[in-house]
Amino acid sequence: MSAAVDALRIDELRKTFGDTVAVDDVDLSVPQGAFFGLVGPNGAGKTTLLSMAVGLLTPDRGNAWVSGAAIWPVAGSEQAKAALGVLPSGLAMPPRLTGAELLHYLGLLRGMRAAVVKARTDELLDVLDLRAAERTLIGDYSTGMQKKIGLAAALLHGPRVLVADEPFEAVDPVSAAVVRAILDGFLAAGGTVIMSSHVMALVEQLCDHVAVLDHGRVLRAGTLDQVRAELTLQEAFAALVGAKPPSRGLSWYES
Ligand SMILES: Nc1ncnc2c1ncn2[C@@H]1O[C@H](COP(=O)(O)OP(=O)(O)OP(=O)(O)O)[C@@H](O)[C@H]1O
Repeated sequence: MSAAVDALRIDELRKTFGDTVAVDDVDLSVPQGAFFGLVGPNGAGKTTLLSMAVGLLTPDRGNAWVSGAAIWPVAGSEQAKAALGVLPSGLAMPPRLTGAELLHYLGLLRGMRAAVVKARTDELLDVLDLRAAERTLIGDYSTGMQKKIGLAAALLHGPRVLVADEPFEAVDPVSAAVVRAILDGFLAAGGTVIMSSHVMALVEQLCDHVAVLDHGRVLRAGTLDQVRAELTLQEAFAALVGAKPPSRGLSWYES
């Protein structure tokens, strides 16, 4: 029954695209209350793994649970959907709605009372500094604004587990501090955050648990200290994935 105690548990999830094994029988456990960082080189399989973990992508095989509620093989149970907030990568949001309209419709689709949706929408727009863009269509949002309204959409229904693909990407420093404050409050209230990131310093600063993924496999996972093992996370990451600095620059810039 250990599935019931983990915020996210993944058992042997696998996904192939043609000849590419994007996720290679991955096992992963994220304890309740953790700030979990998923790191790995480009193409390591992070987005594919997280997409399967939240029910957005069908695995070839394997199981996943959110707070003990099955995501796979029982795709997207109501209990799992209620527990989960998702900020996916490559957000595809309705471009002809304003941010407030998006939150309004998402809230109603989730069965929330209109008054609660309105109050939370107002608070989210204020806190995320999107009030000035109240009449702006999402299609006209900047990349960072889209990320912020995506986070608002992920948190509107009060999930206990937030899965966020690069939540700080394209977000300005002031907004990044706001996002951090929101995540801190979410964690303090007993929530669990699972985020992917390429910024090792950020992961090292924020996360208490980390997994390093490469070629679809978990190379190391555990607490931050277990994973970095006396090194900086950047050094541990480079050692684990076997990264070498390029031996030369571009030939046409060399004298
Ligand atoms: N829809 C798809 N069709 C074909 N191949 C795919 C598809 N999605 C992902 N892949 C492949 O699966 C592998 C893992 O991709 P994925 O996007 O999960 O990596 P990632 O770790 O998120 O990368 P990045 O850090 O660059 O965002 C890559 O080889 C990628 O080309």
